[in-house]
Amino acid sequence: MATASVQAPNQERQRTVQGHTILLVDDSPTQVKRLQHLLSAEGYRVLVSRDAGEALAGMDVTQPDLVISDVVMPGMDGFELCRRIRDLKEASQLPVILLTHLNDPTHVLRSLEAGANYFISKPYHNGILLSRVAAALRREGGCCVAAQDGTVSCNYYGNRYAIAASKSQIIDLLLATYELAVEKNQEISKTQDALRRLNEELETRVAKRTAELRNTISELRQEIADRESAEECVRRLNRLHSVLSETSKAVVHIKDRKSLFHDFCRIAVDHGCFKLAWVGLLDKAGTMVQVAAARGSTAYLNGITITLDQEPTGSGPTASAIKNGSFYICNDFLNAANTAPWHERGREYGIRASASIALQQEGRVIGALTLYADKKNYFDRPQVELLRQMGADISFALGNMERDDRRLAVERALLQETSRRLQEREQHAQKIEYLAHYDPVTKLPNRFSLMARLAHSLELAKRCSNRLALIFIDLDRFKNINDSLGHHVGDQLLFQVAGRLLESIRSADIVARLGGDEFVVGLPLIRSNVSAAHAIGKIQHALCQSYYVEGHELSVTPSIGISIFPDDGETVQELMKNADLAMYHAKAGGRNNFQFFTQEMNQTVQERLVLEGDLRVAIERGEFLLHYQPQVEMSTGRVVGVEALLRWQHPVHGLVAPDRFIPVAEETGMIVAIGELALKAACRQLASWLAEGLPPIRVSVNLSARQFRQDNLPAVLLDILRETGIGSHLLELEITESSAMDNPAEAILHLQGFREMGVELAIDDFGTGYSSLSYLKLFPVHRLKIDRSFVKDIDTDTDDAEIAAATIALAHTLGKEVVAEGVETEAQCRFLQGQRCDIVQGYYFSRPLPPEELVPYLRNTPVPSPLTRA
Ligand SMILES: Nc1nc2c(ncn2[C@@H]2O[C@H](COP(=O)(O)O[C@H]3[C@@H](O)[C@H](n4cnc5c(=O)[nH]c(N)nc54)O[C@@H]3COP(=O)(O)O)[C@@H](O)[C@H]2O)c(=O)[nH]1
Repeated sequence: MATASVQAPNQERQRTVQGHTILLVDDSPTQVKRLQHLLSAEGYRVLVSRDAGEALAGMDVTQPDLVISDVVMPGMDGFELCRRIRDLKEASQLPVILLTHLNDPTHVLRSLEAGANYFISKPYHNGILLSRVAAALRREGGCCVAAQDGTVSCNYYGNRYAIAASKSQIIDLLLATYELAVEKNQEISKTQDALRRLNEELETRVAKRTAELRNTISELRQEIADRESAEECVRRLNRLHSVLSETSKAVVHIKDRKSLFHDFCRIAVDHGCFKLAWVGLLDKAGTMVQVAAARGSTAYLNGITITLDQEPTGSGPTASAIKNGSFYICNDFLNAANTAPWHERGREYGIRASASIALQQEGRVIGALTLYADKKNYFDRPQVELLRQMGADISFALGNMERDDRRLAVERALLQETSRRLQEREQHAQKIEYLAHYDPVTKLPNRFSLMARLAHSLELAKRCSNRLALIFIDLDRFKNINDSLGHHVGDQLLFQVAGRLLESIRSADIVARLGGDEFVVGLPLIRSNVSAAHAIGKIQHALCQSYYVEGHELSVTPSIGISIFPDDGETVQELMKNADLAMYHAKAGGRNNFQFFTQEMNQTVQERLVLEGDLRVAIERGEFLLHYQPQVEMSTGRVVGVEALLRWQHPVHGLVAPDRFIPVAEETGMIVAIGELALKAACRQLASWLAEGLPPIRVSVNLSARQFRQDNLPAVLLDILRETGIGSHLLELEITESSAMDNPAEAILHLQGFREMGVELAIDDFGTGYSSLSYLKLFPVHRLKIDRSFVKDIDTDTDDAEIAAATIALAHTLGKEVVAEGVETEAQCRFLQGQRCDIVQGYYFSRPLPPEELVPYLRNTPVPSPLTRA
């Protein structure tokens, strides 16, 4: 076979499409559509005929350049059409391509027989079909051309083949090839059929499975819905139980209607999850429902009107429940006709269903409880049951409350009556009690009460070894006032006397009226008989002032008798009797005076009062003077100081020793003025000695406890130092150990202040008190003065000797000097010297001397022998 060159199919087609018309003959619209689309896209004009006869009849009109026809068609088939075209005069050369299925090899033979130019098996390849179309339009006899020498030249996709085989060989080969192709095609068809069947089966299965899945899904959906509904049901039931349990509790413990309604609404909303719950009560006229309590979306109720008339506002759920005395359920709130007046606000607040239950109190409908839910059809049977139960609970509680109220009212009335009677009885009893213990005229305790109180005070006095003074007071000539001005004036006078007595005494004291014009005052806790005398002085003074009663100026004087426990009696009766006796003595002695029960006591107290009076005068007149006792330094025998000791030059009694008047001055407070006088006098004296040319010595001045505590003492001291001009180091202040230890912390502060002024300090009477060592070391003093009671027997009593020795050692350890006072003998002096005592003072060296004698003493007296030897 000869080889032929073939042009590229695309270029080849390009040349042939211009102006060519192709007639498609096929009864299958699908095949036509596909081919038409393929050929039009290549630029061919495509005509279509569904029927071979019709195509043949219109051939002279359509004048196609090429016919492509299906083989199997109703009526005329493709072979017949091809045969008839070949019989046409003008179109006998018209190229015809037949499309056949590769399922029957006879189709090839019949195509050749009918004169078809090409046959193309279905399904065809687009490229092959277009290439055949182009070849047919160029009127080529296919890819094969018969040569002159009888061979066939075949141009197959650019390669030329020269085939010398005979036609029969070629047709045999064609048939063999076709058979093979048919066989393959049949296999493919079978495979396709099998595939289709499998596909169909698969589709059936998928459809079945899909249907099954759809069923399952819908079942699952149903199950979920069922479960959700069951869960919602459980939730609601739980809420119901919670509501019921809470309402039961509320019914038990709530005692008033307001709280009950509020609590039920609260429980419904908080535990029942209702949107809103409210209690409406009928007004007095029974025509309107008024909100009594609400919880939840309470704004829904703002300005709401619910009536019980025939108006639309009178036929809603609440009104209906009240009217029928039962309950009313509205499960479609927004669409129900009778809720029309509230549709708008219902929509605004998300209300979809409501339920109301009438509230009854002892069989009378008083209002309704209404609950709102945010779901349509919310109120099912259990909810309604809940509502009914809540209504029943409220009604039950209201009934109880009413009964309780009635019972309480009765009880209250009874209680009030009982309490009034009790009060009356108590007031009566108090009055009796008062009259039993108090005097109605003066309001003071009476005799009975007095005896009881005195017994108690006496008991305490005995237990604490205290004294107790009993003062009997009788008003002089009171009888005259009573007789002349009447009892009512006398009573008022007695009342005023009682007031003055109360003002004159301390709170712990006792005042009572015995009867008539007799009063008794009891003074527990008195320190001395003199203290009693002072109290009496105050009483006398108070009672002697004028009284004003009903326009009369009256004056009375008291006659007073005093008895003192333990001196004048051991019992209250004894003390009363003796005070009474003393009072008679006072009256007998000329009235307006007082008498102690015993004569000695009278004398002592009188003397004491005289002394106090004299002391006052002495301060005014300056009757005090100072004596000075030298203080000798043991190491040198030199007089290093003097102690200023106070004396009182009494105009009658001569020189009075301080022991006699200083305690009185202390008690009365006069010591402050006296002490200041002494301080000034001592400093002035020293200034005068210094001025006379005496060598500087220290002057010691005693400070009393009261003086030491005086806040202005530092200022007084500064004034004196400034006035006298003496160096502060030349002044020594002596405070007793007991006044330092009375309040050690305060004492330290005071001493510190003096020390800062440069004044020297000494603790006097050391050893007689109870100095705490811890405080002692904190006291900023320069010296300790061993009390003379320890010095007295220092050379004979080992205890005293040891105390003195220990005191000296202790003082030295603390960096302080020691002054021994009351040194009377050489032996005492030697002992103290042996113990390294720093300074000595006593009669052995000199008695306290008046200032004029001290100067010669200082100038002329030799150093005593023990000290010279030292
Ligand atoms: N607050 C004030 N108290 C003062 C003042 N002046 C004195 N007093 C206190 O009075 C108490 C008695 O004093 P007085 O009678 O003067 O006795 C003093 C000495 O005379 C006495 N003394 C001195 N040496 C001896 C002696 O050898 N033997 C002996 N039997 N007595 C002697 O001791 C008194 C001094 O005591 P004291 O003050 O403790 O150093 C007396 O407690 C004075 O404190 C005053 O101005 N203010």
